[in-house]
Amino acid sequence: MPVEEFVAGWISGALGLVLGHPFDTVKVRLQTQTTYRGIVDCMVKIYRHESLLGFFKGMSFPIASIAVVNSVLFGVYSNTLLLLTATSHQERRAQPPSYMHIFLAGCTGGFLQAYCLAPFDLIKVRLQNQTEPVAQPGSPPPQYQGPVHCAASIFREEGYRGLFRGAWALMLRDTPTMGIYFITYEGLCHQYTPEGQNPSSATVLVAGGFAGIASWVAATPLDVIKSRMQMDGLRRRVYQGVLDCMDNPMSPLARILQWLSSPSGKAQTPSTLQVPPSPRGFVLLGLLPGP
Ligand SMILES: CN(C)C(=N)NCCC[C@H](N)C(=O)O
Repeated sequence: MPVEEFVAGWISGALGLVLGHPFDTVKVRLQTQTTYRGIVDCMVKIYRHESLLGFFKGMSFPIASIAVVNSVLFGVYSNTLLLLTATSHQERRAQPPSYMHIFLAGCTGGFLQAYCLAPFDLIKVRLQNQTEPVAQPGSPPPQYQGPVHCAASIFREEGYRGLFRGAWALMLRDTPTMGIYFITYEGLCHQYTPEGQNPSSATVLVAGGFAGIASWVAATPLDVIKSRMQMDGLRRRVYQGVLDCMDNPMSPLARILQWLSSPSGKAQTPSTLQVPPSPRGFVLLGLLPGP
């Protein structure tokens, strides 16, 4: 990839991040904290207690890493397509790859991108969740005094693996949804571009926008799990893993699994059913170690 493309990608990615970060902060707070009644309440409270700067907490590491993370995504996507279809980037206009190949290449890009993104995303989420006003003289300092301090604290307290907390949920989120992203993008570009020509800037813009919407609609449930797991373990561990975090003890699935894993093997009526705090009935599936 030429240096100019890398720098252009960095600048455009960083610009998108600055515009989107305030909304991302509200999203992360609503996903992980129970004090807000909704989007507007959350925005008002952040503004009142933390000023405008509160919306931009945790933004520096994503800006610093966006170029590398995007290079991994697009580099892996392009090279996987090359492997699957044996056509170079230039040849692809004349011989478009199948949607199955585009999906598989997108999934591979999303999977590897998530691995690079995981530590940066963890630090972002931890900093976004600090509700202390930014730089108030006299007030107690927040737990993390910046991204480097946050990374060092996690490493000291939880080791190298601590920096990858929530990484599985992130990979589960990004693997299929980046496949969805590329399929939507390529499909729309193909639909609105005359045969043999390159898509216009307007087509690229609209296709990118719709691809982003489609992929985020699919990504949001696992995004909630990811954020909760990233915030887990600050004081004590609540979740044993992705499935445990997804599991709602009152859901029909949890009740069936609890019934299956009850020691006597006997059915319990729903009214007497006690769902243990952890690992909540997934033992029999062999997905988590037993208690
Ligand atoms: C549709 N999906 C899941 C994605 N576009 N994934 C990559 C997002 C990376 C971004 N900094 C974020 O986590 O917000």
